Amino acid sequence: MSETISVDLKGTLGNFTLDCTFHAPLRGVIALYGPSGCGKTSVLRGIAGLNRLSGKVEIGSECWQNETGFVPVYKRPLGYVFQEASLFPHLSVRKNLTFAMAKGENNLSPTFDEVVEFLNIAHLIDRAPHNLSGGERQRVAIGRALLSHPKILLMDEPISALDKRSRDEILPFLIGLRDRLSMPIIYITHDIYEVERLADTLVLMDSGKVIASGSLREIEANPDLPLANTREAAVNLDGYVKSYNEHTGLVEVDVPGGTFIAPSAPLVRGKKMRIRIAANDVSLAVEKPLKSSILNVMPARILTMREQGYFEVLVKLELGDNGKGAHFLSRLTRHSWQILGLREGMDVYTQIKGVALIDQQEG
Ligand SMILES: Nc1ncnc2c1ncn2[C@@H]1O[C@H](COP(=O)(O)OP(=O)(O)OP(=O)(O)O)[C@@H](O)[C@H]1O
Repeated sequence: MSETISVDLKGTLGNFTLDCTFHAPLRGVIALYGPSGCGKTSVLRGIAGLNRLSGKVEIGSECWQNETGFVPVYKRPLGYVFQEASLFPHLSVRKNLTFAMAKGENNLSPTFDEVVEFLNIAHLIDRAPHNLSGGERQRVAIGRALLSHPKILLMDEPISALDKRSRDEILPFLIGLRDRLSMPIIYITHDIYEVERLADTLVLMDSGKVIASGSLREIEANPDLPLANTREAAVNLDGYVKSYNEHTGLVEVDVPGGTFIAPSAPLVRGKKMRIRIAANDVSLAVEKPLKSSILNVMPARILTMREQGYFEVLVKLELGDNGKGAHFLSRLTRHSWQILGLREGMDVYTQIKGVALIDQQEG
């Protein structure tokens, strides 16, 4: 069975031209990310069959449309979650959920009780939608989408209309959907914070086109893409807890090519964690710094350098010395690059001033 999603959709909407092609593994969160008006919603609606665009949509072994056929929206096994939860106002939470329940089972889909427990909505079950907070309404909307036994969830900025507190409350549920329920999700956002927490695959869009797609870490570490050219440029690496030291309060997290150390609450060995390394927090040294308060000092190789304006350079690095390590970025002054005699292919030491740990549900 094919484990990929292939999208190749073309069309015009008013004056807007869409020409969107990407392929991605059919697992985890595939984030469609790009500025407002670049065509994200149009693509998602095209995948659902809500917008009739020409081209191909294949979800694993199922073909939803191609040159010769078009499966109508109601026959596509998908759950759609909109920016604003669209619940039936006259029905209780329970009835909103049961209304959507599909007959039969598919092995990805959780049961009613599992959905209620997972989304922590048991205490809301007899309420009317207008008595719920925005975050609670959105959790019910996600529950409703899950109970239709979808093969995939399509989410259009599901938390962007919520306040920060509700957003932070709902993000762990979305991480849980991805990790605990193994439900593939195509997720639209224009917020890099959500991308960093949720995405496994990133599809970058601009002006109706896909400008790059691939794993989150590959796309973030590519100095030629627009993400790397922002002040917030960072790379998120997935790793596992190697050890936790309760005397120092420090956790060690293994990623390909190295082990990062960071202060943390206690964590169990083997837990999946994501590590965020901001380009601005990575400095380089040609010799191993012997005494430093910086916890993470690691060997790495310079892969490429790109000039950024006149005074700065962006350096792509590979962690470790076996050629198989994770890639990440460092932003330096051009002055430092020159004075240290740095060059592509050179082995250096990286000093990483701070790493952020992003909790992942699994493990
Ligand atoms: N039915 C339509 N008729 C005419 N123009 C449309 C239609 N649907 C979308 N558009 C236009 O297509 C462009 C892309 O819109 P779309 O909603 O897909 O972008 P988006 O990236 O999802 O934006 P946002 O992040 O602001 O929601 C916009 O210029 C929009 O005005």
